[in-house]
Amino acid sequence: MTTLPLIDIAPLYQTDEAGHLEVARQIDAACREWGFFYIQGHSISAERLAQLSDYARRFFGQPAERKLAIDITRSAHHRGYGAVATEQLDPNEPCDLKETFDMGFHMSADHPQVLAGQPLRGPNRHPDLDGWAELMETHYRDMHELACTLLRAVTLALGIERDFFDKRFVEPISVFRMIHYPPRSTASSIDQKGAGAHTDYGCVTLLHQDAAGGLQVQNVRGEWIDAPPLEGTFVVNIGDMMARWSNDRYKSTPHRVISPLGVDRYSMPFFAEPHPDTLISCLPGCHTPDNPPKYAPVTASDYLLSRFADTYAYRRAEQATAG
Ligand SMILES: O=C(O)CCC(=O)C(=O)O
Ligand SMILES: [Fe+2]
Repeated sequence: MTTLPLIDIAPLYQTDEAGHLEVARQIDAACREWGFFYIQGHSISAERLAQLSDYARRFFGQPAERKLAIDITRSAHHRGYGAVATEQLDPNEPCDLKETFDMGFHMSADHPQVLAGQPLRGPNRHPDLDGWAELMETHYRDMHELACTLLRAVTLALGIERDFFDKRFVEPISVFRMIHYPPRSTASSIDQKGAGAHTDYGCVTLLHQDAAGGLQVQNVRGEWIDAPPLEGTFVVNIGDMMARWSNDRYKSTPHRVISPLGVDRYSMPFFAEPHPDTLISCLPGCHTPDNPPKYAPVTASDYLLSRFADTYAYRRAEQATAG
């Protein structure tokens, strides 16, 4: 059991407008109160998720040198494999006890934006596993569609044009990530977090977690509550860009992962983030004279790059050299 809301989004796939409005109302309430909720009735099949889990085990189960063939710290546009200790989500804690695979919107090496050296643009770097690239590219598109379906409901709640986010999520900088959390089993790792306390950077995150458990969410009283695995659901949470866009009407809530003892944990977040040039500035219905905009407008790519630099030691060093 959990106290986080569980929302059935199946009506968003029907034409009945009242159904859309009711789901929008529930999403709005969950985003204001928690910034976190579960969804069921979505479009991603159990078969797909099982297939992805199988590939995740195969990929992370390989020897380090195979995985490091696509080392993310050697990627200018942030794609590939991140070994344990690449990331430090909470600067006051040791590095996160996890390894990752990151992919994004694929742009070939000869695409004008890639040739122009635009940040975060470039080809995906897939491991050399049969069927992997096709599965991941298909899943990325399907997760993008799911995010757009949810964001369309959000427009109803916020009273903005229905295609507001569709227009801005063209050629997005969304990231699909696979994560493996090794068990906290040795004395040296007993207090190490799988993922330190953090908020997500993007608009909205859709997370599939396996049955191991360990995700925790901070409530308004600052207490950590469990967000346990619920079969067939995604955990959805608001990220900082959406908090900025909505002038904090929607909360970007701190969360963390306590790796289970003795078992591996696998999770797959999709971080939905718009086109890099999108200006994130306070939405029309989200400010009044008594509640003026709290955040200066910023482009999605500038915002994301500044947050990456805080999280990845290797990118901090790069920025210092470049700057
Ligand atoms: O693995 C999880 O359950 C959560 C991961 C997470 O919060 C993140 O990668 O931002
Ligand atoms: Fe997160």
